[in-house]
Amino acid sequence: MKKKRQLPPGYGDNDDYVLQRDEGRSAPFANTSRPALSKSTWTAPPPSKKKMSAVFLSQEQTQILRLAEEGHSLFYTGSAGTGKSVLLREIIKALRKKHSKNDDAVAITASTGIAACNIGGVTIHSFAGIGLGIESAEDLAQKIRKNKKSSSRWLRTKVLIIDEVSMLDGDLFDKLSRIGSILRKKIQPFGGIQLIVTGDFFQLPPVTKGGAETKFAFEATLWKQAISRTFNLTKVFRQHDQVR
Ligand SMILES: Nc1ncnc2c1ncn2[C@@H]1O[C@H](COP(=O)(O)OP(=O)(O)OP(=O)(O)O)[C@@H](O)[C@H]1O
Repeated sequence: MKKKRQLPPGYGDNDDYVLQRDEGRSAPFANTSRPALSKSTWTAPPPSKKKMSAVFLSQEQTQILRLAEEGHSLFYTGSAGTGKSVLLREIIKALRKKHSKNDDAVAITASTGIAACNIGGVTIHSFAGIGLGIESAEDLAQKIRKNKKSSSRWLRTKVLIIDEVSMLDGDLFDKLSRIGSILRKKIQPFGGIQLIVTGDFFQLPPVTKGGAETKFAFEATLWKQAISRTFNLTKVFRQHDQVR
C-alpha cells in the first residue's frame, strides 16, 4: 500500500521564521497554491573590477545561515528552485571558516553518491564507515572503533551536513545517531554533533529494501531530538526556462 506522505515534525513550531505549511505539496508541481515564480528575484550585479559576491541570500536563507553559524541543528526544505543548494554552499563556506582550525570539523555528506559529488562530499555511509550498515548500531560502532580513520572522523566532526535527506532511511538515521553517541560517549543524538540537514521530502523517497515499507528520516525515533529547528524555504528563484 502506498504510504501517505506527510510533513516532518516542527513545521510551524518555530516562530523565528515563517514556516509556511504548503498544503499543495502533496501534488508537486501541479498546484497553484505554491508561491509564484518571483519576478523580483535577483538581478546580476553590475560589472565591476572589484570581486563581488555572486549570491545575495534572501531573508529566509540568511536566517537559516545565521542559525547554522550559531551551532543549531536544523533541517531546511523547500520545493525545487527555492535555493536549497545555494544556501547549503554558503553554510558550508561559513562553517568551514568558523572551524578553520580543524580540517575535519565539517563533514559534508549526502544520501547518494551523485548528491554527494554535487556538494564535494561523500556518502553518509562512507563518512560513517558502516559499509552497507546492516548490523546493529553497537556492532557497527565496534567495527568503526577498529578503523582508525573512521573513528577519528567521528570524533573530530563538529558539524555533519546531510544533503538529499529524503533518500535516507529513517532506521539508518537512528542507527547513525546511536553510533555517534556510542563512539563520542555522549548521550545526545549523534553524540552531540551539530546537524545541518536538507532535502525535499516531496522529491525523492528512500530506496525500498526489496519492497519493504520505508521510513522517511523525519519518521526516525531520534529525528525530533536531533533536529531542533525546521524551515521551509518559500521563495522560488528558478525561472520557468532555467535548466537545473
Ligand atoms: N539568494 C539567491 N539569489 C539569487 N538566485 C538564487 C538565490 N538562491 C538560489 N538562487 C538561484 O535559484 C536557482 C535554484 O537554486 P538551487 O539550485 O539552490 O535550488 P534548489 O532548491 O536546490 O533546487 P532543487 O531542489 O531543484 O535542486 C539557481 O539558479 C540559483 O542560482
